[in-house]
Amino acid sequence: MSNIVWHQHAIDQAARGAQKGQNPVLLWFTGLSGSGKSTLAGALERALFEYGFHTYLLDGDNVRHGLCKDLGFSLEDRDENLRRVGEVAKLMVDSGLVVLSAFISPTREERDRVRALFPQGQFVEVHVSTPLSVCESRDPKGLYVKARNGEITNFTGISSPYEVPESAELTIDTSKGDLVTQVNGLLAYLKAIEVLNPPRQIAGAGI
Ligand SMILES: Nc1ncnc2c1ncn2[C@@H]1O[C@H](COP(=O)(O)OS(=O)(=O)O)[C@@H](OP(=O)(O)O)[C@H]1O
Ligand SMILES: Nc1ncnc2c1ncn2[C@@H]1O[C@H](COP(=O)(O)OP(=O)(O)O)[C@@H](O)[C@H]1O
Repeated sequence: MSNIVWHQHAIDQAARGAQKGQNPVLLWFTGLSGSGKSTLAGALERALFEYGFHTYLLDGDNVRHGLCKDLGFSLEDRDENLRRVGEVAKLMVDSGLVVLSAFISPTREERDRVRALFPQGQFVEVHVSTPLSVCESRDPKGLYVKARNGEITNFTGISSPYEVPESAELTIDTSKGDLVTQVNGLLAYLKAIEVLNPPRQIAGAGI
């Protein structure tokens, strides 16, 4: 590493964001399998996209088909999965995007390591706090049944730990309320932290 020198480019993050009329940010959705991370992040991205934001959604299931296809679900592999995703998200934020990510990200240390890559305020942790009992009753992929049967080992919440965030910026339990209200709450938060820059009204968007 000692022979590698950081190259400062002429076009920086602020210039890339300004060109897109937004302040780049990373919205990090964390929670149990089946808690609603992908659904919430997907619905928020759709809303943001329709209102003209430049966005990208990184999703655990998808990233594990390519960038992280060599990794499993041991604690070491999850660490490496999230290290790579954090670095990719940083590059995307640097390119001026509003980035959303949906990963279980089960430990505080892993999430705080990603947070530390960003300046204060640019990493927004969204804890999707839907209780395990609800996630297990939803079981959209049949994974909880397999985990209970012992067909899947190291399954988060059953045979592998999930550490509840202690200082997430936002907490959403998808077993309460409806998706539209939850997305509007997220949009209101983005308005409050001035992601849209310069601020402007978009009819019907609540921002
Ligand atoms: N053992 C085990 N534990 C947890 N999850 C499992 C496991 N095996 C497969 N899956 C499926 O993988 C998805 C989670 O991948 P992530 O990359 O988000 O996990 S992690 O952040 O590295 O812990 C997760 O997707 P979501 O249900 O969308 O969370 C599962 O579908
Ligand atoms: N906001 C929500 N309100 C009600 N049910 C939801 C909501 N989000 C997700 N669900 C239900 O939970 C299931 C799992 O959601 P998903 O987004 O795939 O979770 P995750 O990405 O955390 O595994 C979905 O199939 C859907 O039935």
